Formats: sequence, C-alpha cells, structure tokens
Amino acid sequence: MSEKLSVAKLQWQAAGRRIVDGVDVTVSPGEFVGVIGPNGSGKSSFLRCVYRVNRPNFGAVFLDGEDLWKMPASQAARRCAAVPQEMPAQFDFTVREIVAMGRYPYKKAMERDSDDDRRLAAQAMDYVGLSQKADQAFSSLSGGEKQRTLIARAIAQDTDFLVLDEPTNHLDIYYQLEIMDLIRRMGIASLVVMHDLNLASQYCDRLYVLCQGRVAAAGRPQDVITPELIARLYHVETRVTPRPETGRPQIAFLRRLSGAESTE
Ligand SMILES: Nc1ncnc2c1ncn2[C@@H]1O[C@H](COP(=O)(O)OP(=O)(O)OP(=O)(O)O)[C@@H](O)[C@H]1O
Repeated sequence: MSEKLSVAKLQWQAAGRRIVDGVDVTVSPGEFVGVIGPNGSGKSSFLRCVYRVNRPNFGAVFLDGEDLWKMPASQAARRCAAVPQEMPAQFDFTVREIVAMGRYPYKKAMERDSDDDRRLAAQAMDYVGLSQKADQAFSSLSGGEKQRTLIARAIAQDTDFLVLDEPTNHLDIYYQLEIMDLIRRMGIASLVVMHDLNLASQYCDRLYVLCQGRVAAAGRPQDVITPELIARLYHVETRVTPRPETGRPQIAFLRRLSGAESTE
C-alpha cells in the first residue's frame, strides 16, 4: 500500500543540538499511529517538523509522495490538519468562529464564508457534539470542550491526514476516552503524540518510541510495549499483561528504578 505519510531521515536542530536526529516514520491511509517517549525525547519537535512549524535541517516529509515542505502553505494546509498542544490565545472567538478558521486554507484573504464553508463547519461541530455551544466563547469552555473545538477545526479543514500533539492533555479519563474514540471514528490517517502508554496501547495501530531524538522502537503495541523497554527508557518497573478483551498490553506501574537497574 502506498503510504499517506512518509518521513525519511528527518533531522531538526535547535540551540546547536540535534533535537530530532534521523527519524523515519510512515503512516498508511486510515492508520492511527502513536508517538511516545519520555519527556524531552523530541516528540513535539518532530511533530512540528511534520506540520510545518520546525523546518527540518535534513530529510523530508512526504505526503502522498509529495514533499510537504515544498508545497505552498495553503496547499499543505489543505492536505494536513494539526491539533497543536497550545490552545489559541484567549481572544473572545466563539466556537463557530474557531471552527470556521479550518476553512482559511481554501479562501482568499478577506473572502467571506461560502454556504459550503458554513455547512462544513456546522458538520464538524455536530461531529464533535458541540453544535449547542456554537455561539459560546472559546475561553469559557471546559478543557474537553476546547480540545473538541480544536478537533472540529481540524475536521472542517477537510484533510485526509491529521496530526495531534497530546490531544488528551489535562482531560479526565472520560474525556480522554471520548477524544480517542472520536479520532478513531474519523478513520483518517493520524499521527498522535501521546504520554499515556495505556491509552496509546489500546488505541494505536502502531507506535514509534522516541528517545533522545531517535526512534528507539517501532511496531504494534504488543511488540513494542514491554517491561524491558519501559525500564530502559522511563526507568520504571512495570507488569505488562495482555488485556483480555483486546490482547493489547496493559501496564501496571510498580516502582521507579535507579539508573543502574533500568539499563542492565
Ligand atoms: N526551539 C527550541 N530551542 C531550543 N531547544 C528546544 C527547542 N525546542 C525544543 N527544544 C528542546 O528539545 C528537547 C525536546 O523537546 P520536545 O518538546 O520536542 O520534547 P517532547 O518529547 O515533546 O517532551 P515532553 O514529553 O516533555 O512534551 C527539549 O530538551 C527541549 O528543551
């Protein structure tokens, strides 16, 4: 199958340091791929290279075989939608206005919303269950509602590739599951940075584990999530058992390890 996303030998430097150091990643059409790894391992920096914030020093990001960094910005935005970690500044935009911003890549400067734009924005709000809140100020929403608004903006962008940076950050477990179910249900190729290893294990088709800007492991959750890997990268002892309903690894965190124990 031809890949939706193909990242080859990607390198990004900042402050004289290689933060992303030769990363290869692929995502197939419809695949839900997670990026995990300890704090500071380069996950967000890598993702920003994909959604055109960090320009790579070396390597390339191909979407459907085309170099994403060589496209005009508006064309790239019609192909790849991002849900970044940062929330938009707390201006008093309504949910409807934020979601409508997803249509910008299709419009000329100052062009008014067309019926199509309004329909797509309304559909996106409906999809994430926010139609009732369309006229509420973004700044007054709960954390889960804000996250769903940003996902609706990405849906309104009408792309077939989505990147999300820690979309379940700050959410309670109900909303974490809601957001993950929502992304899964969309069924479009997605690349998602995640911290919660159990959520990543249950939802992702494949995982890439980053460590010091490099891919330390990659594959299906059942192949990647092992006590040895978690001890080596996170310095935590775990018990990993297959979840009865899915066979996917379920992790119980037992204790922190000292550096020496975890690298044995
Ligand atoms: N613009 C920058 N200038 C200097 N250093 C940077 C820059 N951006 C990122 N870094 C550094 O690169 C490293 C990786 O950061 P990054 O945010 O990509 O990691 P992460 O894996 O997403 O971390 P976390 O899990 O804590 O969110 C960190 O040490 C960070 O301080």
